Amino acid sequence: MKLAPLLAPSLLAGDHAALGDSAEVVPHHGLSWLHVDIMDAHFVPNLTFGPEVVAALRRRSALADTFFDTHLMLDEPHRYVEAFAQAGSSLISIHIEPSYDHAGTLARIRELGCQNGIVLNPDTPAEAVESLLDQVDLVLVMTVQPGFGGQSFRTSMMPKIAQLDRWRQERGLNFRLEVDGGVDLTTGPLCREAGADTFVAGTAFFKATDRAAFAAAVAAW
Ligand SMILES: O=C(CO)[C@H](O)[C@H](O)COP(=O)(O)O
Repeated sequence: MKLAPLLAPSLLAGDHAALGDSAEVVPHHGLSWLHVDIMDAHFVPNLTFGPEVVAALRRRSALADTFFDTHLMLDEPHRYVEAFAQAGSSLISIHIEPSYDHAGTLARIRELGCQNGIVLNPDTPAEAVESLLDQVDLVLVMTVQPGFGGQSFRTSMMPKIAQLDRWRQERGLNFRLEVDGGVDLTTGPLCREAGADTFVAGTAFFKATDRAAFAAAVAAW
């Protein structure tokens, strides 16, 4: 069964001097997911938010029901999953590329009461996460090299998305298949066609002249 399309606006493209107000745009538009990018200046060449920021957002009453989709771009994510779970993350996704106990960390995220996700950089093949697919709630395919918003979408990621979707169907799995990076009204439908159901959009959503129209368009994919 094909999951309904879900839009997850990326806070990275919001106003960093008013993060709470930017995050509240999500429930304001009737959306449920907020994508929060956590960068450590090691795994990616940029720095963003720590768990205190996530906790402060979570304390906002308007965000009480918002699903915090927390993407850890960290060299040592296993050291931080407790902190982000305690901060109020709903889902914590970790990258496959660094060396640590991936399966153990995914299991720990669930023990902490969160959903878990595994993430692949553009150069990482689908096979790298194949053995973990029955242990995850979400697979995130990066459609840009992670680190910065506003980059050009990589169409070359479509076969990888299609392969993950094929395995999902063949094995009767029900993880969400998310894409992130350069997703807009032109590139998003290509991802949908390939099998994605969850769409992170930073620039295309926050800089849209009509955010409601953007959200409505994604809901119709
Ligand atoms: O993970 C990310 C960057 O590493 C961001 O979520 C992504 O870049 C979204 O931004 P945009 O939609 O502007 O490409």
